[in-house]
Amino acid sequence: MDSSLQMFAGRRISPAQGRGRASTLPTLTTRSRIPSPFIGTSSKPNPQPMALLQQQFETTLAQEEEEEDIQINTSPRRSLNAYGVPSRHPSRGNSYSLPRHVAPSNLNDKIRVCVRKRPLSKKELARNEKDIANINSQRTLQINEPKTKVDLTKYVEQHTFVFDDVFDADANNEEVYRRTALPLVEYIFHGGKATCFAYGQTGSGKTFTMLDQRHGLYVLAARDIFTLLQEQRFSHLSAYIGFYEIYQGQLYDLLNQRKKLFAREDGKKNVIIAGLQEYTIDNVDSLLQVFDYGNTVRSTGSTGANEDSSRSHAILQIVLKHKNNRKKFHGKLSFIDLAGSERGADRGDADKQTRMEGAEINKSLLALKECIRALDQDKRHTPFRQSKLTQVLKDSFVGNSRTCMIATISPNISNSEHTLNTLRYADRVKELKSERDRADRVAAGLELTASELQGLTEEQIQEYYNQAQAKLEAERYEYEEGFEGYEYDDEDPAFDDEEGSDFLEEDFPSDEDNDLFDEEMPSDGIVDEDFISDHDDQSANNHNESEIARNFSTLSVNDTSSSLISTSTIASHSSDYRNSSSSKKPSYNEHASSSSQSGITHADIEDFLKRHRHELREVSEAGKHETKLLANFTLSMNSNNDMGAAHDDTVQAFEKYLDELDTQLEAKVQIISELRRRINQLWRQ
Ligand SMILES: Nc1ncnc2c1ncn2[C@@H]1O[C@H](COP(=O)(O)OP(=O)(O)OP(=O)(O)O)[C@@H](O)[C@H]1O
Repeated sequence: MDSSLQMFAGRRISPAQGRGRASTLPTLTTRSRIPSPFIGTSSKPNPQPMALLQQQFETTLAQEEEEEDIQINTSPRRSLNAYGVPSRHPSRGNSYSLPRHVAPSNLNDKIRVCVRKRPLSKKELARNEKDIANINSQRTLQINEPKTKVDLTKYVEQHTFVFDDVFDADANNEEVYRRTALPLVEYIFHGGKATCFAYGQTGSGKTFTMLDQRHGLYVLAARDIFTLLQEQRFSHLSAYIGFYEIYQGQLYDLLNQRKKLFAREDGKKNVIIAGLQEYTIDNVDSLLQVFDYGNTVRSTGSTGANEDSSRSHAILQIVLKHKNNRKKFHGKLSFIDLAGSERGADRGDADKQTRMEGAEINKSLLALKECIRALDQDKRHTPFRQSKLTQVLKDSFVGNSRTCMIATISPNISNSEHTLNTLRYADRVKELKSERDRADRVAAGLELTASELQGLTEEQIQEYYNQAQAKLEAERYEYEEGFEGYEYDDEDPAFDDEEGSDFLEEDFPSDEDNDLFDEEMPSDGIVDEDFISDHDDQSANNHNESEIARNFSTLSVNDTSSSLISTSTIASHSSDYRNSSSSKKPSYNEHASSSSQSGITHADIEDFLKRHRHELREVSEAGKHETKLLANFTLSMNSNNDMGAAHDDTVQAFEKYLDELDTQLEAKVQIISELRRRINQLWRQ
């Protein structure tokens, strides 16, 4: 690694040096060489380092009772969601404690998940609101959620989380920057693409962290980028700044009068924001001017629809390009101020427009999570096309890329539900990140065996893993050192017609699509708990209907939790059904005669029919998407219709078409497989 960049690299190797402990760590030698800088992660799960630590420390519960008359709930059970359904991960919502000291995380991880707590606001202080978020260490925090039992006894449920970094209310943006965006700055000079985004409810500090006009992370990053660009070795590069927003699935240029933009992918898989006005900037003052201008446009958009900035995602991108060839792209850093993560309904907005905005935001945030998770698991299919947000960020997630997520939280009691939702979202992202890290170590022969783990303290284990990660990272750098930059085809004639042949536009082409949000369930195969609860709020009069939707959604949530259902799961469901049907599927008469003993009630049948009706609607929505997909592709074929070999862009479009088709089919198969599972269950009753 370049020594002059080392100053930016932060602390890589373990902090245990100098603590005077005799080292009993296994020697850190690679048992087999890593085949490529980005290693597959298909290995079988072993005990996770963090899970192991959790187990070790389960017994060292440190209860901090805030009020004498409040009982602490310490029963080690899974927490329940709003519907009384246990959360999917026992590590969340638990009441056992985690270590107060966890060794610092690796700043060079491919995906980092950090949390930042803001201070109580003046209003909250005036209302005498309690701070329920305790930062226990550099990496752990605990939320003390006030609860009331049925008998009105009050108690506190403790939720403990571990992240790569946790920043307390008194941490300033410089501190946050050093452990979040700074490693990304270093990385883009090595030719990588990086994304730093803030996620959290409205008012939790996303903009303050990311896009504050004086000391937001983008300003601090730009300062370092401009300093590095003045060095001789980077004199061939310039920084190009673009600023745009995603509102209701459309891109608008904030530096060019909210001109509508289109996201495209060139032949080399770079995402091009066609028409985006980019400014060559080499100092922070100019950047601030440009950014101020963009912000004004954002808050007073000509459509008048976007008065509330938190209803859109704002993206500031800094692209390093070669001075003598603007098409030669070196690295890209995107800062994203995501729209507020809470539901539209919670803001007291009930009109259709606001609900659609909320649904769109939910959809994009879910898609973002799904993509990060799919990437972490090296899934064959990454669902980038499920939202405009993930479409435009696609090239920041694949290949040589890094991502840092900063979950921002409000510390006051009245926001505890949102805070927990934010932390659970972040936890899901992080959970898979640690699986990936472990898989990388396994592939490199650096994972500790069970016998090696025995007798080590948690600090020693963490120290070993930090060193292992640093070693892996060093190997990745070796690979990237010779990087010359990418050439990208922003003038590809295939994309000349801005409005016409934009294949990425299919997801949000018309109002018709937005109407899909009025349906009971999202039609894209993703089930959004918030979305469902929104709906449930509305259909409170029809208890049965919402109950059924809820039950169905719970099932679907479980199925989709680790991304789209895998073919092997589907196959096993199908064969389950076939086996059971061929071996001993009772005849109608048999069934009728035994129905009194079968346990099937009238309510079961009604329940089944309602769910089936719902599933049919879902399948038919997927069918509509398919039809539109086919029509779009056919149109694009007609404009390129010679009889010889297909043009590259046609083949590329065809591949995209297949990719999207695959997504729709997977959604349908998932629904059908669930239906079959229930039929099977009924036969067995
Ligand atoms: N870490 C912090 N320290 C001090 N003040 C903060 C901090 N974080 C946020 N604030 C203040 O809290 C308020 C809300 O923050 P901010 O506007 O960044 O929230 P947001 O999450 O971006 O909201 P929205 O989604 O509505 O845009 C602002 O007044 C901001 O200055």
